[in-house]
Amino acid sequence: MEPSGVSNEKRPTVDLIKDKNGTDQILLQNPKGASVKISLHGGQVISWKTDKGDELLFTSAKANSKPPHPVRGGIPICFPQFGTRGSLEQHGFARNKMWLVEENPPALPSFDSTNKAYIDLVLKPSDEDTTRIWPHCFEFHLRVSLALDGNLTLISRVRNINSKPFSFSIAYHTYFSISDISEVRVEGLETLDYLDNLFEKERFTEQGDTLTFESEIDRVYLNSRDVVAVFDHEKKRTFLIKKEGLPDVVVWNPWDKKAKALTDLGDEEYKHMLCVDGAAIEKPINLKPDCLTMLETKRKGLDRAKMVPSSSSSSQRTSNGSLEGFSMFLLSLSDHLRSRSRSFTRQTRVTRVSNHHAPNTLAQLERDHSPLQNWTGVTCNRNESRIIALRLPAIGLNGQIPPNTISRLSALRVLSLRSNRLSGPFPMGLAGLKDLGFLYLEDNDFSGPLPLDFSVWKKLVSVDLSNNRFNGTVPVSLSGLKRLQSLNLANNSLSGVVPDELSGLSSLKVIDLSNNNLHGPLPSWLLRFPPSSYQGIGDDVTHFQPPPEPPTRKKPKGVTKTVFLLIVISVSIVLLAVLAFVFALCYLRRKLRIVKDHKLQKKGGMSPEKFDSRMEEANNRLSFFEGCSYSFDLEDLLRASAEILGKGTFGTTYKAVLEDATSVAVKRLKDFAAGKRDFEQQMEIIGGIKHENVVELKAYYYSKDEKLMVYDYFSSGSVASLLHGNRGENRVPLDWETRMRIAIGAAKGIARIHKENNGKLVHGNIKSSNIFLNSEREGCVSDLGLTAVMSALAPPISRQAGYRAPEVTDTRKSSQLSDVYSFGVVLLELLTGKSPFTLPQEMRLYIWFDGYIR
Ligand SMILES: O=P(O)(O)OC[C@H]1O[C@@H](O)[C@H](O)[C@@H](O)[C@@H]1O
Repeated sequence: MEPSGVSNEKRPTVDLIKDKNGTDQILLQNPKGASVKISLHGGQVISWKTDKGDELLFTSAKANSKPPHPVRGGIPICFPQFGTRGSLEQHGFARNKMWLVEENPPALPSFDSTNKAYIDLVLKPSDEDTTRIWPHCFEFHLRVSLALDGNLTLISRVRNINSKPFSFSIAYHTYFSISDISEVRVEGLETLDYLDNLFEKERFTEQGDTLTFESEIDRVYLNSRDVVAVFDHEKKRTFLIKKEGLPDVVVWNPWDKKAKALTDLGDEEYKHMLCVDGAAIEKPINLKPDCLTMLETKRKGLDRAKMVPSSSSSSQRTSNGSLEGFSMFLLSLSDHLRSRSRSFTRQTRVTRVSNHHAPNTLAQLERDHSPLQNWTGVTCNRNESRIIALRLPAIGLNGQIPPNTISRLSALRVLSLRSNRLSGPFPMGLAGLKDLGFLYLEDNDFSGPLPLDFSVWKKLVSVDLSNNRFNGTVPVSLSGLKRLQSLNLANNSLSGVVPDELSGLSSLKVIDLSNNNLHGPLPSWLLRFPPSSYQGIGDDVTHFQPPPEPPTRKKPKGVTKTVFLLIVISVSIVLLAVLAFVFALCYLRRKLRIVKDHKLQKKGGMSPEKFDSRMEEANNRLSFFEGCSYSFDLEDLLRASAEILGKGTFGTTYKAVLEDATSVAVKRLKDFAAGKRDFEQQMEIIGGIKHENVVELKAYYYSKDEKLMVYDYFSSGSVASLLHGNRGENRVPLDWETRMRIAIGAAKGIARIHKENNGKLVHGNIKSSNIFLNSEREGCVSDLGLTAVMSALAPPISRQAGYRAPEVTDTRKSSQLSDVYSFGVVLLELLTGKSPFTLPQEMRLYIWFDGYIR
């Protein structure tokens, strides 16, 4: 029987065509009119269109398609090397070579050719150049096939025709065409480890329950499951990637700066592309003589039915943000599924029979991902009888979770209700969700004690309950969660001690208990985690474990502590000398520029009248500084989903993600002392500093109850997190060059700050968590100038104690000299990799003396 919509006459077609450069291309068309174009140059798929003519792959308008340039777009095949992980050119040579159409490919018995348009290509090392750089005899057979339903499959078979084994890496570097990178999310990579090419291929663990994009990304996710999905909210399209034999997943988007540097990519084109696809990179594939390995990826582009409000669209939020609509939805959905499941019993039986004959066919993939699977926020099991994941982050839900709603979703494995305004006690209905593996309730307003008995959730892998108001003790029963890898209870009001029993959490890789009312002693098992995980706990700071040593700083055997100390002190003298030199240089440059600055001030500075009128106008509005490209207002900011980045001396800093996906850092000041006028004048001073090593203040807000400061958000985190953050067992410490760049950049930034306000501005809060990396990976200083408008400095909590000059601790008044002291501590921190609390007192005093001698 012909599938519906296909007339008897229509058959899949395969045609040889030529592009404008005369390069041979193959055009595949299925009977419904969907098409795929493959260039023999690179064996690269360069177009994949739906039967409605929509292009699913991105190709740059500036792509250079003349051999031997790889085409920027489509599906380049990176073989036999990925990136620069080897001696070959970036991404290997396969994408630059001419492939041949293969008349008699090796048999592929599992391939069902019914109604498929397909072509076989082959790459053999035909030229001397290739064999010289990669001396292995191989054949790369590629079958590209387009199915009736528009599925695109690439089957790669690499044969070793040599007498010696060889190994290779491979990646399909698929450029998916997307509406806007900020509208897209990727699922299927949660909790995985990844190698970050932006951080020298260091290994990190994905903490989010979904991957969204707000800056450059260049990662290799390791050992992912076989299906990864790219959701495009704007186009209402989902790409499903199903892979076999390819454990890793490449994710790449160059973002604006890198895009500008690429000659074959338009400046703005990065917004409309996302590279995601299967790969084998971390563990290259070993191929024995005369063996053939088969690697397969299938891609499907689905248009989605929208049934649940999208997390990124305010217009589709649940009414009034209440839980009414939400619970109605859940109830009707679970009823709907129950009735479906009855009819599915029959259907599943039929399915099983056909599966038996054709395992792993595209039909199976389709069943796995039918439209029900693609309701935003909802993922179902294979036969669509149960909901296994519910993700409704940041959609403005408030109030308590009504009973008998989520608890009915008894097959739930992932529950993410993070960044809403849910309140009330911990939802006890969750106790019935025995399969729960991932629980994300962070950034809500839950209160009361945590459940006593966590042992009901034996399958928990990741729990994030941070930024709520939970109180009571840390439940001992958590210790029974043998699969638990990540536990975040930070920023609650938990009290008591950290139970020693949690040492039994053998799989735990990440923990954060910071900013609670917990007290010491710190159990020894906790010390294997970075100090930030238990910041604010511990009444005995000597328990803090020093972070790993920098790479080249292995203490030679036999070197005594004193000698070691002397070495460190001498190096710090050198660094301080560098600092002094930089200060001197900046001072000289300042002298030279002073006239220019005066002119600028005249031109850009505000008259008192203008200043007043602007202040008047700015009542209850955000005041943006000149040149700021942000276009949100206070309401947008208050509506944004917020995540606490840290609680500091002067208040709490949040990451706010606005509805247009812009991320900003917002500082909410506490213990504010100055009046409105003083505050605004101070903001004008701070906001007037435009320097590559000073984090620019973009906007501020003043009202009786709320004082906010808005900055750019730095996704790579602070220098403190780079130095001490937990990055897995194989973490490589920050390299020396970056440490130097951080030090020099921060020094320049501080020197610039000290120039401001007639040379009187004090930073007042220099510490590694207030230094970030700018685009040149230089130190960039933040959180400045607040001492003038805040109440007298509070007694130091352990975090600030190490950075404050002795006289500041006593007088509670900071100065430019005390900034120099704090910066000296940062230098020592960069130099030793130790947090200031663990630095010997003698070292810190040395900086103090140095500060005064100068
Ligand atoms: O410009 P190319 O060679 O096509 O590579 C694009 C990108 O591909 C990514 O996979 C690499 O990790 C990046 O480093 C690289 O910039």
